[in-house]
Amino acid sequence: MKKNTLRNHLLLLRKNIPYDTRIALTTSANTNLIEFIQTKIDDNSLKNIALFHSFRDEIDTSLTINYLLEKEITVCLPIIHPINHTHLLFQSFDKTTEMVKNKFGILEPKLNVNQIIIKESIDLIILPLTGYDEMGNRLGMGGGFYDRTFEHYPFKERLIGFAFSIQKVGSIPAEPWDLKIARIISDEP
Ligand SMILES: Nc1nc2c(c(=O)[nH]1)N(C=O)[C@@H](CNc1ccc(C(=O)N[C@@H](CCC(=O)O)C(=O)O)cc1)CN2
Ligand SMILES: Nc1ncnc2c1ncn2[C@@H]1O[C@H](COP(=O)(O)OP(=O)(O)OP(=O)(O)O)[C@@H](O)[C@H]1O
Repeated sequence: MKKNTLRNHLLLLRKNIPYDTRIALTTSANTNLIEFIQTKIDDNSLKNIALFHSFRDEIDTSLTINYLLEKEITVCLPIIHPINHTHLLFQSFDKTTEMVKNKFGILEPKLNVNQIIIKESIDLIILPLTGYDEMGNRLGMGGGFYDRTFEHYPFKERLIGFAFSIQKVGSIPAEPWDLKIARIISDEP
């Protein structure tokens, strides 16, 4: 199946999750993500974690974001690079951060150079996705933002996908530039 066809199919599948099921799956997935993060906190190696501010029918990350803020771990959110428009920057976020809509209508922290966190200093990067497979291939929104931003990233083991398990497919047609994720966290145990 072509990438765009597969993406549209998976977006529709995600959109059609009934409300009650969505709540249950979101709770399980966030619990799994928090447990995963806890195993890393125990060895004291976590300071900065990048998440994403969910939009449309993406799995809601706010339970995990709130947990991290309570634990005083720095939450970093992606912003579309103000100069290099095809790349992402990451900026710290808390309850006081002023948010603005980017060109896709996704809320992102208002640019503040003092709050930019360089990607090499981020200990875990939680990526949004529309589809994934067991080989670690990821299908995003089609913008190539994560692909480009992490193309030469030396710490690929820090890249973790976060999604509903219904977004899993047998295989994602991978192209040369596609970024692989080290693992996926979903509602499945
Ligand atoms: N929550 C969240 N934030 C994120 C991402 C994401 O996937 N999720 N991104 C991950 O990279 C970046 C934004 N990437 C995006 C790429 C395309 C579309 C989008 O809606 N595209 C249109 C079609 C393209 C167009 O506008 O011409 C569409 O699907 O209707 C949205 C976000 C940065 N922030
Ligand atoms: N490293 C790169 N260098 C140049 N172009 C790239 C690179 N990565 C991706 N692209 C371009 O970006 C476009 C979108 O790629 P793709 O459909 O794989 O995005 P995606 O992984 O779904 O999106 P995202 O990472 O934003 O969630 C492709 O047309 C591709 O040409």
